[in-house]
Amino acid sequence: MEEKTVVILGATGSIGTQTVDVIKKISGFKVTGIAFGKNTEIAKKIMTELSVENYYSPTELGFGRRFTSYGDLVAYLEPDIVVSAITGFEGVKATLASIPFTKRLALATKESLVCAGRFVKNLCKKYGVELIPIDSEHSAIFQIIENSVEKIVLTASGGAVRDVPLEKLNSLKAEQVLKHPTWNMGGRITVDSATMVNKLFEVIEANELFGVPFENIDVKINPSSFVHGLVLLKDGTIKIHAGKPDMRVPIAYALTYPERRYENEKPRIEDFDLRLLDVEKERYPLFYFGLQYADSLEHRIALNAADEVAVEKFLAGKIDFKGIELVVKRVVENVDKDNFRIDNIEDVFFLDEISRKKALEEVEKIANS
Ligand SMILES: NC(=O)C1=CN([C@@H]2O[C@H](COP(=O)(O)OP(=O)(O)OC[C@H]3O[C@@H](n4cnc5c(N)ncnc54)[C@H](OP(=O)(O)O)[C@@H]3O)[C@@H](O)[C@H]2O)C=CC1
Ligand SMILES: CC(=O)[C@@H](O)[C@H](O)COP(=O)(O)O
Ligand SMILES: [Mn+2]
Repeated sequence: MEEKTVVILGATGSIGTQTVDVIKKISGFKVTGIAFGKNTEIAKKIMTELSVENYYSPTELGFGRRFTSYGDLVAYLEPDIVVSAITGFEGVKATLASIPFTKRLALATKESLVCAGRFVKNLCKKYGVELIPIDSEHSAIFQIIENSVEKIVLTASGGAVRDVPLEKLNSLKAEQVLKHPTWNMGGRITVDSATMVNKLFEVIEANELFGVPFENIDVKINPSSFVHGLVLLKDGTIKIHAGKPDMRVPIAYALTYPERRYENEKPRIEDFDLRLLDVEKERYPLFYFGLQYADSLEHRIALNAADEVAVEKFLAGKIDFKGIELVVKRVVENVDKDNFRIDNIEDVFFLDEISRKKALEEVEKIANS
């Protein structure tokens, strides 16, 4: 069987390195290029171990062939698969730049669908590119969905704050919020799991991927993250996708689909935790705040930008946990949808930029108050 070529965008991150793990374990895939940021040691290790010549990074490695952009790297290599796993709006840019030059987009960067869903889908349609989700809940729904859907349920762990007394939430610091109860992930998404902005993004991602109306997308907390998603059909059938939380499984599925070739340890059915709990309004205000704007692309772009800036400043110790909520709400409520509509991708980039500037101003006000 001919090997499928793969470019990993974000190769040095949590998803990227687990993609490398998977490709080492299952035959039939050859990594021909990677993109990364500043983790040169991890990049060098990957390129040496997998004999990868080509890379894009803002950082010079001193060996291999460096390309000047994501687009140039992917256009030159024309891989069968692009694994898109760069965080934040940078990941949106990388995703959009890569689509015209590949056959399958294995998408982890959910910000792409939050900030540019219709543009990503139009590009995939124009170039005949398969869009396969890596995000664990969306991989789950992708594997079990069929016609006659009544509703879908995405699960959440509740993040690091799920058991913290409400009165202690606001003053939480980074090290406490980074202790995710069930997954080991990058910084931003781990904080987003604690505020449940991640789950807000995932509701939007599910709407973009599967076309299920927002009112038919529920979210429940499954404390063990065993249950990844459920589909309720019109005949009353409930289909559940579950398994031990391990991102290598959805990554492998996005690579091998429609086959299932990855093998993993088998959990004991008795260990399954099937509890589905409600999402507390008081504990996760940003989740409910953001849901109001889920169908407004302008507000989604501003929310992602504000959250990205606020989380970065929270992790740097400049604002406390409550500060994230304040920054996001002030920026999003400032969006003037009547006078600014997204017509093209340049508008997306522009709104992201001005939203970041506003978020930085709000961070300064909060930090100095
Ligand atoms: N981790 C997980 O389990 C899951 C992640 N996702 C999504 O996947 C994406 C990646 O998440 P995760 O792997 O956790 O993130 P990480 O922070 O672990 O990794 C981010 C990757 O992006 C690279 N990167 C960051 N900025 C730049 C830049 N300016 N130019 C080039 N590369 C850059 C980093 O490079 P470097 O480190 O070298 O600077 C790194 O390789 C996110 O959108 C997240 O929401 C979705 C579901 C689960
Ligand atoms: C592993 C994965 O898919 C993450 O998006 C995960 O869902 C984050 O954890 P939460 O469910 O707590 O947001
Ligand atoms: Mn997820």
